[in-house]
Amino acid sequence: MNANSRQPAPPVEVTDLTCRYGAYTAVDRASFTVAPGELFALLGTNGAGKTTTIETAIGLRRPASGTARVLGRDPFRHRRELAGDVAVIGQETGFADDLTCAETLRLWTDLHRLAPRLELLERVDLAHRAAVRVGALSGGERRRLDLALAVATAPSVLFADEPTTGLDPASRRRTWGLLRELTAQGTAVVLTTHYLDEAAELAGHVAIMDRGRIARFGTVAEITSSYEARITMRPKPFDPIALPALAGRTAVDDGLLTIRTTALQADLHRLLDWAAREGVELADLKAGPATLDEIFAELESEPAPAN
Ligand SMILES: Nc1ncnc2c1ncn2[C@@H]1O[C@H](COP(=O)(O)OP(=O)(O)OP(=O)(O)O)[C@@H](O)[C@H]1O
Repeated sequence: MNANSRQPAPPVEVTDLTCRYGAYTAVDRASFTVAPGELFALLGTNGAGKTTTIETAIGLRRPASGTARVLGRDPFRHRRELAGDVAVIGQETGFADDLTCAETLRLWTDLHRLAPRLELLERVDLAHRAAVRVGALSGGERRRLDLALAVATAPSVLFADEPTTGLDPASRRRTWGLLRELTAQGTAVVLTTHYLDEAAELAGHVAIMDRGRIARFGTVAEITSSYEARITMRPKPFDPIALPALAGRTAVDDGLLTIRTTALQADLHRLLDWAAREGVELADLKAGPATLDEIFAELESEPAPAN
């Protein structure tokens, strides 16, 4: 027997996926695989194609070409069969709008023959909304209820479309804790997010989508280290001529000095030595890897790739 034939299919396998709305290509030959217990993050600017990718992977759309496989099956053809193993945050879950949050959670655990888990409402900051109808929830509250339902059943695969958008920092951290709990139990998670810190905190691998394509793939550290780091400050007093020799490129805009460098530590050292020596105050000093906004801006400034 071929050893490969005993390998279970990956929870999520997207290969050369292309999706179109009419003549418009929203996803262009995207490929990625997610292993059990892995959290994979899809990042990208607005309209990059993240939601379309997720909607195709959960079987709401048929690809124009390429494939999406979930637990080895075609999600468009086998959506019903997959429903028990796949949870989704951020889409209509099909629950009645007139059930309360507590009733929905109880019905969900009953359907799965599980003990009631009403404490989960507290863990997603919905304890105070337990008696409120699902139809009256905000988008963010709705996503948190979806998360509570997912945690209750620990599905094989979870698709989470922007689960933390609009949450305050404490709620975001609690959501991260629950997502980590799921991956620790073996759930494969595909997460879309606008936050690089969220991807850095949670994801093994990250794909940055730009105009339908996966433009960058790797760990967050791999991706950010392929861009120049930034040092910004407002030196007081400031005489650009007096700056020490630096490895990076300097630019000044309205008194803000920006240095883009591949030698962050060495350049920072030189600047701090210079400031101490010359008695210069480095107001608003910031130093670190490129931010997601900066990476997006650089990607967007690249010409559209040829077909
Ligand atoms: N039903 C539709 N009909 C036509 N075009 C659509 C449709 N849905 C999405 N699009 C377009 O396809 C592209 C990809 O959209 P998609 O929602 O997948 O992006 P996204 O990365 O999820 O964006 P966001 O971060 O804003 O949610 C966008 O240009 C969008 O305008």
